Amino acid sequence: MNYKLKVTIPVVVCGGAVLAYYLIRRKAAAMVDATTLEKLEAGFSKLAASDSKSLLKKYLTREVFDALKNKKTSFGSTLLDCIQSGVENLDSGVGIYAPDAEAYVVFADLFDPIIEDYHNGFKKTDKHPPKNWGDVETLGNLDPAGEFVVSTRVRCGRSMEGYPFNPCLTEAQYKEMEDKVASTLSGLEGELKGTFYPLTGMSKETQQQLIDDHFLFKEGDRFLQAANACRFWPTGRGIYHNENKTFLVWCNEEDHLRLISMQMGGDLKQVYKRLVTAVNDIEKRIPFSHNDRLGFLTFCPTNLGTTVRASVHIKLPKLAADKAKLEEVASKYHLQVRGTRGEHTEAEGGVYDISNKRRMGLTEYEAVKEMYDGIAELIKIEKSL
Ligand SMILES: Nc1ncnc2c1ncn2[C@@H]1O[C@H](COP(=O)(O)OP(=O)(O)OP(=O)(O)O)[C@@H](O)[C@H]1O
Ligand SMILES: NC(=[NH2+])NCCC[C@H](N)C(=O)O
Repeated sequence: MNYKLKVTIPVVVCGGAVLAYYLIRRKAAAMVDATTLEKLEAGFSKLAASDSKSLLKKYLTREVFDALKNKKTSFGSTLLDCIQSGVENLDSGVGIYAPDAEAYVVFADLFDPIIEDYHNGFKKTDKHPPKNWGDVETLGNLDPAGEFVVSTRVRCGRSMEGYPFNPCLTEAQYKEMEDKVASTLSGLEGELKGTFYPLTGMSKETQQQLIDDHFLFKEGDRFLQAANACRFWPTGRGIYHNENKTFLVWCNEEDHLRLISMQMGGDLKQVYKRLVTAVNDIEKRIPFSHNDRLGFLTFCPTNLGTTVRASVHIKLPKLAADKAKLEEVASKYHLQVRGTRGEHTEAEGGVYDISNKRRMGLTEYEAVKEMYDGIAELIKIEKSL
């Protein structure tokens, strides 16, 4: 054997072994581990045997399950991370969250039909329109006489570029994000000027008062908990509000940011105008995650696109005498009915939270207008009864 061969063979063999080792490691990193697969199978069986009415159950067929069970995002998120909330909470309406933005692509076979069902036929080939707040001056007061509407609120969600969603965030990232949000918001002026209050260190009484007054998110949401979205709580969570509590920002609850404008009565124009001013300002200071097809990115697929939920707290005693009838009429106008304390709660004192249901495939203005027009119809019906 000549010298060249003698050297080349071990190098090739050794190089091959290194390559093989590297490929096996890559495969292992890309593969879903046995424990996760077992949990996935158990979850699938539990869901299949249940009478859950969730969109997750409706669209997680055996075929879709098998096609997705071995996939992972580059953050290491699996199908289990997406579906565990809906598996644990069989009373979910939707039952699925995206642990990171890439999940919307990797697990598209499941997300796409759910998105289409929830957002009134937004197909996988559809593209969400560009942001358009429209002409805010064209909205009015829904109930100038103050007979029906108790209060009005419009919120949107935003994710900060460069950070994954809750289940993938580290404690250090939570702190960093809270610092960024607090310092950015401290630059707001005029009507929006306010203070950031971290949840860490807030007294239980203050927290409960803010929740009871509908200003702050609740604690211990079982849907979010099961989705692994409440790690390191209360670290990184907090609320900013102006003096009158008409402009509020939630930090790191379900989404990185929730921007909220609200006030008593039915003056939607004023509420919406305030939100638009605030978002336009904050957007210049914090870069937000946006996708060409899905619009603004959020943790829950129900909030993608405009992320806008415009709601009223409203009393419609005649129409609501039959709750099923109220739901039926509301859904005719693409509206969603919730209880007084929000999602998954019951109405107290006849006060319902009624809002636009879909947030994708239409502009911000159209989403708000959907609520405006629908509520005007519901009030008309109530008056006629
Ligand atoms: N029009 C409104 N007037 C006063 N409070 C409202 C109004 N709409 C919603 N709220 C209050 O906002 C709080 C949050 O409600 P909820 O969690 O249902 O909705 P959200 O903040 O839009 O987020 P999500 O849809 O993710 O749950 C609750 O206290 C609820 O009562
Ligand atoms: N806050 C939300 N993302 N709401 C929509 C869905 C909430 C919950 N996961 C369910 O399916 O019922």
